[in-house]
Order: sequence, then structure tokens, then C-alpha cells
Amino acid sequence: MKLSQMFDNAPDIEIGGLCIDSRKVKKNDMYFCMEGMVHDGHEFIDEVIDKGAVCIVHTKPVENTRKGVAYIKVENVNNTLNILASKFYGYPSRKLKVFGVTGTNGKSTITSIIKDVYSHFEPCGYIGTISISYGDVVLPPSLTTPDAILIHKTLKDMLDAKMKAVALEVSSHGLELGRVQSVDFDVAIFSNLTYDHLDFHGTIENYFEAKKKLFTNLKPDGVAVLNMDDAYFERLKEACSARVVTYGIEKDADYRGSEIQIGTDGSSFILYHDGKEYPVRTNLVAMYNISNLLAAIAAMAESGIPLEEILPYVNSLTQVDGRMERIDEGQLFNVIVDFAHTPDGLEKVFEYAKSITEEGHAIISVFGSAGKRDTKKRKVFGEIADRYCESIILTEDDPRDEDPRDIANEIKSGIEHTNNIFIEDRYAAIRQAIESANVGDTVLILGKGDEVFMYREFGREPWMGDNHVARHCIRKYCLGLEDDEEKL
Ligand SMILES: CC(=O)N[C@H]1[C@@H](OP(=O)(O)OP(=O)(O)OC[C@H]2O[C@@H](n3ccc(=O)[nH]c3=O)[C@H](O)[C@@H]2O)O[C@H](CO)[C@@H](O)[C@@H]1O[C@H](C)C(=O)N[C@@H](C)C(=O)N[C@H](CCC(=O)O)C(=O)O
Ligand SMILES: Nc1ncnc2c1ncn2[C@@H]1O[C@H](COP(=O)(O)OP(=O)(O)OP(=O)(O)O)[C@@H](O)[C@H]1O
Repeated sequence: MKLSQMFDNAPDIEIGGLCIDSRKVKKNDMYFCMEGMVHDGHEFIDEVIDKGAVCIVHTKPVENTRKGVAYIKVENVNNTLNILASKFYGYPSRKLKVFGVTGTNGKSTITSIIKDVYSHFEPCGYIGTISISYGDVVLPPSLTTPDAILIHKTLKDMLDAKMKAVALEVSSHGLELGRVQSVDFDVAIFSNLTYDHLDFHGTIENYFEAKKKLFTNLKPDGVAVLNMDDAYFERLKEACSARVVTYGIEKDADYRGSEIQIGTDGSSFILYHDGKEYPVRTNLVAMYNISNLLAAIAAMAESGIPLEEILPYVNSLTQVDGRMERIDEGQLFNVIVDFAHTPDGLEKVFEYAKSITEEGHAIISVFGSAGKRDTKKRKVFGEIADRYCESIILTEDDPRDEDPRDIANEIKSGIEHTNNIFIEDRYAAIRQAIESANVGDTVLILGKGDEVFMYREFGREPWMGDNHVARHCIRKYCLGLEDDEEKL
């Protein structure tokens, strides 16, 4: 695209690509000087020109301008980036049905359900914590919500691959840092808001204000799908200029789940909508997943897919890796791997574990808490686990440059009654939990979900994955089966 098509009175330079990171700049790129928390993009102007950038978008004065390079001074680099990223890739979000999901917990689950079910009607892609995926393409995730350039580029690639819709996870960081400003959302879904990310947002009020942006920026003919059971429902509803549709379990929502039966391998409930009753059977378990499912059902139904056609598919949903993932190798106790890493997530998973563990049997949990992230939640994790568990094994979870033992001690400060030990090595901790389980017990391995890396002081190190380790330990140490450790 020519620079003159982007800005009035700009020279006719051909722009090959857009870039916000000097380390990734290519010849003929346009570089946007973003001011971040650590660096100021203006620092890298010379470097990017040396690498072949032909246009610099900036706010601060630039000394030593160079011939053959266009300098575009703007009021706000991020706003310009968002407008141009969408334009450069041909406004792809306007041509796709875009489902945006935000909330503290449940984003990956709700988007995965939408991608899974909606794909039976029209090809649907996914962008989020787990991956970027569409058609046969599965790419590793960048961030939960990537930067504006990657989002619009990916949406264009999805269009080229004949996708008609996309389910996009929208994190509070993504909203606060303006990564989705020019995404044309059709449906905005809210799961819940509880304590998280206060290291970044400072206060829960700021955190709410960030989440709210998805709804205040929603186009008037869009649909906001809101959780009526959540404490922030009323405030969010007031902030919406688009049509609001509600879902819930406790309140009389537009899509209401009731008479809910939760089992170990599936659940059932009655869906009440528009004066009609629909019996629903799903392979999802845990009460919070019924809420996630209702959100996804409401979003798809409001997009024009009849409920009668959606519901048959919710009993064979693809397992979302590491989210309430049941590990069953034929052992006589429950093993669940889950991504719970917020107080509310932990509480909900323990509630479910309690509901499936008969009186007289134990809940054994293995978890830690991430280094250099939201340190206040550590003690709270201890307090929650203390209320539900018979045994707690504290271990490493993305320690970064903190000592996992110190993190464990902070968690320990919330544990008053329950037996607990610290085993630094996560593999050894999982093995210990599995070897100590008796018939009828429930082992919960929490915090890392499907992640196959561990953040240490030097960066990411490969991690075998909680689900693989759990499966291996059950086979090897409980069932006495041969298990190829190479496969881990
Ligand atoms: C807190 C946060 O979100 N930080 C994001 C932010 O970083 P920053 O402000 O520190 O950027 P910076 O390093 O100061 O750099 C400023 C600018 O200079 C550029 N730069 C920097 C260095 C250099 O050598 N050359 C260069 O051009 C950078 O590309 C950037 O454009 O802008 C960067 C560029 O877009 C992001 O990569 C970075 O995400 C970091 C990696 C991150 O870990 N973010 C996490 C916390 C995040 O966003 N998480 C949410 C989900 C959270 C959840 O729900 O769990 C997500 O959506 O993934
Ligand atoms: N509706 C919900 N209410 C409370 N907790 C939930 C809910 N849905 C999921 N969880 C918990 O949160 C964990 C993460 O779920 P999920 O990945 O769907 O959320 P997320 O919002 O995408 O989180 P992240 O962005 O950190 O990946 C689950 O493993 C579960 O423990």
C-alpha cells in the first residue's frame, strides 16, 4: 500500500509492512514509535532506518531526519496504529463476524466453545491464550490479545482462508493498552470480574474500567452478552449503547440455566429462553462451565443460529486443553489438571472437587503462584486451599527470578489447618500427589493448565505439561505400567 493512500499529502512511498518493534523491522516497513513502560520507541528511529524502514510515525520531535524517509508526526501513535493496521489489511474485522470475550476467568473456555460449535455452521477462527487457529492452521499464541498489527494481519489471513467468523479473547491488558481499538466487534461477551492483574491495573476499579471499554466501544448494532449473576452486571449494562442480552443461573436472565446436575463426565440442565424450555446435556463439568456455556450459547443464538441447532453440539465439545482436564488412565481416584490461577478460579475448582469427592475421601492439591505477578493473591490461595483440601503440595509455577520457596512460604501464611509440604520440582510434586492418592480421592493440579513452558529468571524453559506428567505418573507409579519418559 502506498503511504499516500494512508495520509493526505504524503509521498508516494510503497509501504511493505507495519512494525512496532525495532527488532523485527523489515525493509520498506513503517515503524510506529510506541511509548511503553520500559522503552520509548523514539529511541530506535536510527536503528529501524538502518534496517530499511521508510516511514516513521512519531509524536516527539525527531532530530537528524534522513533523506528518503517519511516522518509523520501524529497526536497519538497508538490511535494511528490502530486505524492504519485495519486499513492496511483491508478492514478484515468488518468482513468477519467477530465475537469478543472479556472477563477475569472463562475467556478461553467461552471462545473455544464458540469456535467449536459455530464451525458446524460457518468456518470460525480463534485468537487467544491457547493459540491462533483457523482451518488447518494452528499457530502458537503470542499474547492472549495480540498487538493491533498481528490482530488485523491474522484476521486478513483468516479471511483468505475462507473464515466467516472469529472468536477473539480480549484481555484487560489488550483493552487498556488499546490493542483492539479498530476491531469491529459484532458480539461482545462478558464472563465475570474478580480479583486479578492488580499489579498492572492498580485497583479493581481501574480493572473494571479497562474491561468496560469493550462494551462502551461496541457499535450500536452490535450485541452485548452479559452475565447477570456477576456483581458488575448493572454497571456494565448501563455502559452499553448496544443491545444487551443476558445469561445466568441465579437471576432471571434471557438465557437461564436451571435444574443443573453436575457429574464427573458431564452435566445436564434446563435452558429457559423466550418462554420455552430446552433440555441440555453437555460433556462440560463444574458449575462455572455451565455459566461459560450459557454465554457461548447466547452469543451464537443472538447471531442468528437457532437454539435447536446449537444444542446438539454442546454434548461433544472438544476438551479445552488444561481447563478442567480430567486425566483418566483407569486409576481409582480423580485427577484434574486446571488452569486456575485467580482466587475465584481456585475457589470454583475446589467447589467442584468437593462435589465429586465423597465424604471420607481426600482432596489433594498441587499448585504454586507465579513469580513477579500479583503477589497479594498468594496468601489468599493458601486460605482457599486450606478450606477444601486434606493435603497441599506447594511447588514452582513460573517463578521467574523469585525463589519458589519464598513464594510457597507466602502461600503457606494463609494455610492454618491443612497438611502441606513444599516440593520445588513440579514433576516431583505431581508424582508425590499421585502416589499419595487413595481410592476415591481427588488430585487437583492447578495453575499451569496446558502450558508447556516455565518462566525462569532467564526466560522460558520447556515444561513437560501438567497433563502429560500426570498421565505418566499414574501409569508408571500407580498402575506399574511401562511409560516412555522420552515422550514427555
Ligand atoms: C504489560 C504489557 O502488556 N506490556 C506490553 C507492552 O510492553 P512495554 O510497554 O513494556 O513495551 P516496551 O518494552 O516499553 O517497549 C515500548 C515500545 O518499544 C518497542 N521496542 C522495545 C525494545 C526494542 O528494542 N525495540 C523496540 O522497538 C516495543 O516493541 C514497544 O512498541 O507492549 C509490548 C509491545 O506491544 C508488549 O509486548 C508487552 O506485553 C508483555 C510482553 C506482556 O507480557 N504482556 C502481558 C502482561 C499481557 O499483555 N497479558 C495479557 C493477558 C493477561 C491475562 O489475562 O493473563 C495478554 O493479552 O496477553
Ligand atoms: N466462569 C468462570 N468463573 C470462575 N472461574 C472460571 C470460569 N471459567 C474458567 N474459570 C477458571 O479459570 C481458569 C482459566 O479458564 P479460561 O482459560 O477459560 O479463562 P481465561 O479468562 O481465558 O484465562 P486466561 O486469559 O488467563 O487464559 C479455568 O481453568 C478455571 O479454573
